[in-house]
Amino acid sequence: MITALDHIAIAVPDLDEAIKRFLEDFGLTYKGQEYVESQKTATAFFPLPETQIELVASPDGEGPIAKYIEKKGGGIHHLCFRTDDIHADVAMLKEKGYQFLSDAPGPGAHGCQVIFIHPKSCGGVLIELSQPGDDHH
Ligand SMILES: CC[C@@H](C(=O)O)C(=O)SCCNC(=O)CCNC(=O)[C@H](O)C(C)(C)COP(=O)(O)OP(=O)(O)OC[C@H]1O[C@@H](n2cnc3c(N)ncnc32)[C@H](O)[C@@H]1OP(=O)(O)O
Ligand SMILES: [Co+2]
Repeated sequence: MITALDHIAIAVPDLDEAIKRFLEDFGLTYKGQEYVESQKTATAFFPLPETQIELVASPDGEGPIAKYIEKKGGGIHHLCFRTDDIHADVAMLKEKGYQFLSDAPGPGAHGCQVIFIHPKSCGGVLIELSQPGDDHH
């Protein structure tokens, strides 16, 4: 079951500059950075009541964010729904015809298991499903 809008991700060419903007200009609370090797993506999270803004960058110029930045320069990249049973939701959505970008969920930020639906099968929006790990608070 989908339980929350977990985050909205913005692809940024310069992570430190974008962190400064949300921290200093907008005064948001900064939760910290994490590099997710499996996605070749650096993340920075800013929790807001009920959801978070996730900055995603490509420090090595590799992975999906590098291609997105190259083409678009940056922008709103994906929406992420939190789920309490990712395997059941993937099966349910596959049954309805949604095309997933991998066969099974893999590691995301904060020890979550994540999987993506292709934007072509979802009205042009990249959707991530994320199930928190056991150590999530
Ligand atoms: C850090 C962990 C995790 C977390 O815990 O939160 C993350 O958030 S990881 C974030 C980075 N990881 C991903 O995005 C993984 C899933 N994405 C992909 O596999 C690819 O980016 C993609 C969606 C399959 C696109 O890759 P590719 O096909 O190689 O790129 P193209 O540029 O050729 O795009 C094809 C087509 O899709 C459109 N597109 C691409 N990105 C997006 C997007 N973010 N939102 C909407 N649409 C997108 C693109 O415009 C192309 O369309 P056409 O031009 O009409 O063909
Ligand atoms: Co994400």
